Amino acid sequence: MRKPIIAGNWKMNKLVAEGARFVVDIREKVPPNEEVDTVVCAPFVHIPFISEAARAYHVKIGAQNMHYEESGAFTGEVSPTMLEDLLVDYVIIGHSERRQYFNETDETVNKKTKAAFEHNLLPIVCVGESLEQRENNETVDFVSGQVKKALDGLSDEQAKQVVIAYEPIWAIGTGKTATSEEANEVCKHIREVVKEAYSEDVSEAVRIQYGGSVKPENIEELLGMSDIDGALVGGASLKEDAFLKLVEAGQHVR
Ligand SMILES: O=C(CO)COP(=O)(O)O
Repeated sequence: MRKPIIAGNWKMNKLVAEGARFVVDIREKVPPNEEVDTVVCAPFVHIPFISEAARAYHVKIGAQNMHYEESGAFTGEVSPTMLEDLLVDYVIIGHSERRQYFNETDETVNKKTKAAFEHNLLPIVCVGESLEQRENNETVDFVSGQVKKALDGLSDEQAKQVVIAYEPIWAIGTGKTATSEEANEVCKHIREVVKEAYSEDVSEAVRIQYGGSVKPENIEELLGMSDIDGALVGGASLKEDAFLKLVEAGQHVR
């Protein structure tokens, strides 16, 4: 059985004191890691504070991006070594907003995914089609290509630990959710792609999240689907009570 993983992506929100307060407020209510992985993906400036606040609790810490090099002349960037140093557990890679606004490509996504494993970070690799691609029936081909390129060159052991977040771009922040059937269909294809590239064993281990207007009202239905193992959540992860409801749904899903 794959362990559910609920990850909040705060994006560019909250001041440092607000972020720390959020973690302090939720940390005693977060269920044990044996039942569900609960991850808070915060802007870099929050990380030292929330990492400290989460220590010895079941809240895992995630970053929203990183560079693939360990150090060097890359003004404004943060390295995997720096995240490892702050005991970060997860890192979101290839979010559609980074692909769209910050020149993230399949190639850099692949480099970052590999770099994550070299630094004890688990990658949450984001894939997803635009509305135009969906309307042109290109979803499966496009998303399959993104997955293949992102995972290229990983060992079986690494591939098993990757978290893939399927986030249709048209459902992000729009209030439009893919129906659970639509979401599951693509997640199933993603698992097939992993099976072809690796093995059944790997594909059965890899966790696939859905993301795009996930909220307490729709999480149970989404998590009830055969190939959806969790959620990557933007807006609804910013409020303590909503986030805890999502985590609770993850705890009780199977
Ligand atoms: O992009 C997302 C999470 O990474 C989804 O954002 P929303 O949950 O706000 O639609």
